[in-house]
Amino acid sequence: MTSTLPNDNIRNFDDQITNKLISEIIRDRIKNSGKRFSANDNISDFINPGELEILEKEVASRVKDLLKSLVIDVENDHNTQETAERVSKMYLNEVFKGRYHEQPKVTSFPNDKNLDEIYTVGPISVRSACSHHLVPILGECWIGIKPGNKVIGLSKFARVADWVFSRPHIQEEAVMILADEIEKLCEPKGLGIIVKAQHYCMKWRGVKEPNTSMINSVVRGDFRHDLSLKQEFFELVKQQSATNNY
Ligand SMILES: Nc1nc2c(ncn2[C@@H]2O[C@H](COP(=O)(O)OP(=O)(O)OP(=O)(O)O)[C@@H](O)[C@H]2O)c(=O)[nH]1
Repeated sequence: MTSTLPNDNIRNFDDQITNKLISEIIRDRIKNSGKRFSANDNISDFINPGELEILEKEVASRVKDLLKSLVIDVENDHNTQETAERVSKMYLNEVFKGRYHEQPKVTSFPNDKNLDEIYTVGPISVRSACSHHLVPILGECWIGIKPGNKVIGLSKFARVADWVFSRPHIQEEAVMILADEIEKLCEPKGLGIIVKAQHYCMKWRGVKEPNTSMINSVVRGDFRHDLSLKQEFFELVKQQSATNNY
């Protein structure tokens, strides 16, 4: 598709040669490498320095078109004059930052004392959006670890969870993706994750159920094979949910 957008800023140097939008250039790179670019995939490896700013302008232009199609007077309505730019910035750098930005830096340390007791971290805030309607999924998650040879700082579980959840998701897949990332980072002997969240596509619209939540979990390694360890994980999380403040 040739660019029909009014703002030349949304093109970069490559685009001047190929006459492609920056989103098309990025999409082509991903396709050429045979990778996926589903809503819950991170595509930061395919975005060069400076291109996110150009993409932000392209998305803003599209959001402006959406507002116009919704017959909102973006020229004269003082409340919506910069809405397109705000929404674009919010998607790319805030609520969906886990698609466009690299994983936060996580340092791992050797498990020098060979700790092999399990520990749990939580509640960690879950802020996501459903892939179907792009409305919020809000909740909490708990992570349980039986360490292997590596440990990571406690805060890093929250940072990685925030990065993973900040994408459009379905909850079932979000939990699996978070488990994959944590396994890569600290190679635990056992891993458990529980997520409890409310879906605004069920709360704000659709069936409009105000209090329904979804709880799901994933258990891997020793947590999967050893029933008593799995029970200990669920028991620790139950205690953690009951005692939030000290
Ligand atoms: N399994 C699962 N379903 C989800 C999740 N988030 C949202 N949904 C549901 O996915 C469905 C979206 O697909 P459709 O049924 O085609 O959407 P819809 O016709 O707008 O459905 P309604 O919400 O019933 O109005 C809805 O039922 C949502 O409640 C999730 O994380 N997991």
